[in-house]
Amino acid sequence: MSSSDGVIEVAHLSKSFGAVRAVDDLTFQVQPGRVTGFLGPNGAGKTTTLRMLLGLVSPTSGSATIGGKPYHELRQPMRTVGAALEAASFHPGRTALDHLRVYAPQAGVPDSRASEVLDLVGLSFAANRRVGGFSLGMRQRLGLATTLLADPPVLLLDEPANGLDPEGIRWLRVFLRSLAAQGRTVLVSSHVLSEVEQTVDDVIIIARGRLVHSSTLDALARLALPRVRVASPDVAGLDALVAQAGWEAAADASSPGRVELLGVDAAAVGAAAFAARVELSELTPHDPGLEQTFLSLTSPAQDATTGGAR
Ligand SMILES: Nc1ncnc2c1ncn2[C@@H]1O[C@H](COP(=O)(O)OP(=O)(O)OP(=O)(O)O)[C@@H](O)[C@H]1O
Repeated sequence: MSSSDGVIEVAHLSKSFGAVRAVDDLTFQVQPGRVTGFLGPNGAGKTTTLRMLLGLVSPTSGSATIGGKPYHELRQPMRTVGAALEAASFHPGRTALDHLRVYAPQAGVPDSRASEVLDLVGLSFAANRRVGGFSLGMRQRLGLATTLLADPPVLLLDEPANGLDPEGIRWLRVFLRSLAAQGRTVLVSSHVLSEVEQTVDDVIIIARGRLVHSSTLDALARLALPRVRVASPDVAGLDALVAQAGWEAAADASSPGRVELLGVDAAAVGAAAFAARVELSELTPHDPGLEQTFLSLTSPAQDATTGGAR
């Protein structure tokens, strides 16, 4: 395997459906060995992007490749990428095992692989039950089992946590992390950050078809740290205070006599300023939290691309 084999690359990808620009000049990369969250509100363009990666929808412009190739040029597609799109439909009269056996020849694997993958997703107990009677969570697991038939290095999962109960979500988290730990590329879409926040290493956030943020989860979490905005007429005094206390200032929000401090408590700043006899003209705490940060990144008011830090 070459190092680019599991890399997903989307470059200047756009798709219009009539007047609707579903995906708009989208560029990002997804790396192997990591779980990447593909996030955005309803209608942001996540499913359309995944469908373009899978060759189910043709781009208006730009490219979407897996291991350097568009889907239709992959020599063994099912051995390269496993995909579970949201609207996975199963023949209701088939048992779980039969469903997988139908796909086994396409995946180029023996029938015996069907029970192996059912076991992997914890669905062996329902192997001989008809899919028509499955809960949404059981369907999700069966969809996941289908993606794993040919043991592909790349997985594209559209809203895999949808319909899972808290125990199921916990199970999914451990399972996806183990797939990434085996060196696979795992791309998971969701419209809620909190659903995947404990699962993902990296985040790609889109809104209205455009990229609004791409970074590690840690870098996103830093944007969400509590902040205190501090201003003083005593510019030198404020600088000395910040330096002496060792507080970290947000690089993007500082100007002479004005600073935004990361991860500190407003009361502690007030006390230190008082002790150092530095007059303050502003002391405003702000604690956005991760979910709020996500919401403000994807809100219509916010259209600038941020991040890119790794
Ligand atoms: N086949 C289609 N024909 C017309 N419009 C479409 C089609 N597919 C998607 N769209 C539109 O493109 C936009 C993006 O839709 P998409 O399903 O990709 O978003 P999404 O991020 O996956 O949303 P959700 O979280 O609701 O699944 C929406 O405005 C949608 O109505």
